[in-house]
Amino acid sequence: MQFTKMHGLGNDFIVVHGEQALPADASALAVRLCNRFFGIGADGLVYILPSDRADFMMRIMNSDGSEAEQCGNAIRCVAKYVYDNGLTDRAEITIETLGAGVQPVQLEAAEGKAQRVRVDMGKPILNGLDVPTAIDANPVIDAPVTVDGREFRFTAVSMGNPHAVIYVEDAAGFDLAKWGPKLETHPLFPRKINVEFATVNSRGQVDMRVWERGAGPTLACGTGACATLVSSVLNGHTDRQATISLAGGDLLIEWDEESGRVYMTGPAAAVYTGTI
Ligand SMILES: N[C@H](CCC[C@H](N)C(=O)O)C(=O)O
Repeated sequence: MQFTKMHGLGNDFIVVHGEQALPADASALAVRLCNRFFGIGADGLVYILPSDRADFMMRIMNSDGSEAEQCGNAIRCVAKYVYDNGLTDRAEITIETLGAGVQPVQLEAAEGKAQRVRVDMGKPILNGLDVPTAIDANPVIDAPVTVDGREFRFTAVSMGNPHAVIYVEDAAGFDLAKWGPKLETHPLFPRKINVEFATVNSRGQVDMRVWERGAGPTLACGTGACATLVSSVLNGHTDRQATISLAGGDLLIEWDEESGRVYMTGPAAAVYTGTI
């Protein structure tokens, strides 16, 4: 099997193109290939497939074998892959995902290689039961969740995949390993959840660290950055456009007031190609 190792701000993926549909063993393959000691090593396994609604279809398996509805860093990698490998000659394409439907994507290219990618991530889903959470409210803002006797307050946002955004004093120093897994699997979240820990530094900049559903601590999370911006607007912390600073780097996120759609702009990189 041919693959390309790619990443968006260090959130890394094994990208496979050429299948006509998701292989039946994609989940088991993701677990085996994403293993950082016995496999290639990655946060996820990404398939580029045909679509009858868009130029391409993206499906993504987390490293634990679960399929995610959407992935911001991966969709930028897919856009870069199809442009750099000549599968399209257009700088404006569409990519379909399970969680957000047909997504317009704009590529900024230089010397035939895509450098930065701007993605229409669609409209956030804010109704608690649709994120999903077990809370019947719309939106779910500053809601309590307690794990091991410690209460956190979260805002729930779906970008096609579920997120809980929690504001803390020092996101960069937060103990993700201690609290992330417990929150990810809390009974309040029927399909588990991605957990973002955020520190607002200004109305235009937020530090964020993430414990991802099905992947654990990653260096960046595109949908998580979108959820953090939406949550920060809902909580009155930031303007509708802000830089979300992750361990792996910065993403520019905008929640357009007129359309209600969220736009994410950031880099994508290819590291090597291989055969396994
Ligand atoms: N672990 C996530 C999928 C990957 C999302 C993240 N890597 C991104 O860039 O959006 C989930 O199960 O919803």
